[in-house]
Amino acid sequence: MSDILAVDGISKSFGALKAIRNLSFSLKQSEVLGIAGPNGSGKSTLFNILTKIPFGPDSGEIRIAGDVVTEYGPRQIVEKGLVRSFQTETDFETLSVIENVLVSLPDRDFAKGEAAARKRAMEFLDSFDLAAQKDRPASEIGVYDRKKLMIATALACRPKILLLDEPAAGLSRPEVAEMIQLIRRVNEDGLSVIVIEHIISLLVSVSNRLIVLNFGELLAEGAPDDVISDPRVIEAYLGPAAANG
Ligand SMILES: Nc1ncnc2c1ncn2[C@@H]1O[C@H](COP(=O)(O)OP(=O)(O)OP(=O)(O)O)[C@@H](O)[C@H]1O
Repeated sequence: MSDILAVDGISKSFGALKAIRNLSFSLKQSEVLGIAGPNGSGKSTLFNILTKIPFGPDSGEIRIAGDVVTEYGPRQIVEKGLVRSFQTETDFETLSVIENVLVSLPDRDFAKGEAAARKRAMEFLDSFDLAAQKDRPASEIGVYDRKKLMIATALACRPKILLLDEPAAGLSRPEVAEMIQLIRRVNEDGLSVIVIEHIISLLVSVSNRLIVLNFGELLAEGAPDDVISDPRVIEAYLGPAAANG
């Protein structure tokens, strides 16, 4: 399988803090790549760098489907097919649920008029069981529904690569189980996915491969079961005593 995304030796500093250090990894077409790592290890910074919101890397190279996109701006990155969801709800609170999807649809969906675009938006809402709430302000729907709305709006951009930043944060246990099914479903049609998550059971359930960051560096990479039992990973999360015990 070919690489849809290749990250080659990227670094990012904030003053003296090296948030990402010489990081390289790749994402294959149709793959789900999980990213774990303790708080502050650089996971969200990595997504910021990839989407260029609000900054790119200080050094290193990023390629999407073989094309170098390191100097691209945020809009060009979306046009290239890389779209993210955020850790906290970042839908437009005052807009209705359907309006949130409408503002994410590409211009081509409006070529046949507003009615056709609304029909398209409803298809996205239907597939996430949000159709019944289409006219409610986004701020008034439940936490899990807002997470689903964020993913629906990301998919409305028709990505080739979907970045999910802690999609299960704040969800109940049954909702986490549903989110696992939902991630599997969006990947079924061949969409490549990178998911950051602290809930390791979710990462193990959905990921083909797992990487762990620590202090901005790649600490471990491989099959999820192997990575979570790696003593270096256990030490990074729980300290040296846990790794030795
Ligand atoms: N815009 C910024 N300015 C200064 N420092 C930043 C900025 N963004 C992130 N950092 C710092 O970079 C480091 C990595 O942060 P980041 O948010 O990427 O970690 P994370 O792995 O996503 O953490 P968490 O799991 O808590 O979300 C942290 O020390 C953080 O304080």
